[in-house]
Amino acid sequence: MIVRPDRPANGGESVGRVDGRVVFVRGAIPGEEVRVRITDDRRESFLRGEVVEVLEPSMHRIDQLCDAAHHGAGCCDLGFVDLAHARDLKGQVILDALDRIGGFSVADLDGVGAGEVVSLGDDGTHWRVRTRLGVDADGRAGMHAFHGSSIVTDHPCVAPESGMVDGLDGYTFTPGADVAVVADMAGRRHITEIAPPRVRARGSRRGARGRTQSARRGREAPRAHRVVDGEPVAAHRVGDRIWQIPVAAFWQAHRAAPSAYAQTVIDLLADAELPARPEPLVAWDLYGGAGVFAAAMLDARIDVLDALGAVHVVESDPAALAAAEQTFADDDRVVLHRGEVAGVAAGLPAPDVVVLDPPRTGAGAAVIDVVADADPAVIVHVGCDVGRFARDLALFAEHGYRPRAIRSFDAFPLTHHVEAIACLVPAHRGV
Ligand SMILES: C[S@@+](CC[C@H](N)C(=O)[O-])C[C@H]1O[C@@H](n2cnc3c(N)ncnc32)[C@H](O)[C@@H]1O
Repeated sequence: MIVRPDRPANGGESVGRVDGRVVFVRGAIPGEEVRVRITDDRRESFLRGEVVEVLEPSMHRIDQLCDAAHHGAGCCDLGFVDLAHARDLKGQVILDALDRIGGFSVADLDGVGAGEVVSLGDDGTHWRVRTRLGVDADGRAGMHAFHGSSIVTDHPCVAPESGMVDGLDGYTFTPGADVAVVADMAGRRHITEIAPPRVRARGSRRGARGRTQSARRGREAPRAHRVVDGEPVAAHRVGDRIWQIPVAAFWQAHRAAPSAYAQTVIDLLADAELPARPEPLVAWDLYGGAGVFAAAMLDARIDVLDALGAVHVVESDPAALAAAEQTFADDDRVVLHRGEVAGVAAGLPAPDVVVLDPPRTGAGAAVIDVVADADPAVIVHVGCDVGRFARDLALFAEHGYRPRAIRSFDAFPLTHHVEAIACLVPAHRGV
């Protein structure tokens, strides 16, 4: 069918209407006229499709910059849109999510800065210092295809730092494994193979639900790691501190992201008004990873944090906490807690400041109830999924916390992903 989408959707598609029916189109830019092949018509209310021909191109359309995406990989899904326009589209997606999912009105967001997405200083290519590849049946590493489970080899993605994925075809990996590739702060490459997830016997008598649970447990079970090149840990610098992060553990993908986010957290806190109290301040760094935000708060030279006495870092990954332990070995103001945020946070000393940086799934109601019940004077919420970010902000709003500032970063250029950081303050305190 022929469609002229008129707005961007969260997830990189563009949205149009044909005969009153909504159509999500992959590979189109709002405003273009495109011929679309329908790929999913299972629902009454909307269709999904992908562009097979551009009939009237947007002035923002460029040749796909990523060879892997050009050959079907799911990586750089907006690599055919000029960078500045892609940022505008992501800004629109954020505003749209805050309206539709978050329930925030234009007046709520006046002066908050929600729709502006800032570049992290790259040209869209070679910004990534950490990447995960899949391995095909012949033991060759490559990007996962957008459709199906195949692996796109011979066509590298344009996001990894220059040289980071060169020569990988000289290695034979274990079919079905993941391969973590990292460029450390000195540009050295480290490769760790993560063994394939354990697959349990098919055809069990436990029914579909039992099989789904069993498959999930297989995916979540610990997987063996094998160092293929370099070291098992890679050094990354933020400010004056250096972290030794396991190659297969979490670290922000964009070279400039940890410093930019840490600085943003501090800038947002610098404007906060904390009620004066005699005891030292308490901060929580939830989903803290190796403690980058904890360090930023401790190292910040801002009046608001002058009296910071303790930062409680809560994190479930022991590898990230081991890195944090090394970094904060001589600093007894940092208290590390291993466990799930929902369970651990309720037992922590009452905070003045909470920073939370959940994974893509968002924080959710249980965690937000705990945070809001602890009554911090300021919350900084970091989100890497626009929809979940908007939903979490709505949950905070139910507890009386309103966004005072939102900063967004093009931390995953050429893709639809975007990072947003909100500063929330309690309307119930009249701040
Ligand atoms: C987006 S990362 C943020 C890490 C850190 N703030 C940083 O910037 O490096 C989310 C972190 O939350 C951890 N995590 C995920 N679910 C968790 C949970 N339920 N409880 C505690 N930590 C969790 C992950 O291991 C990961 O380190």
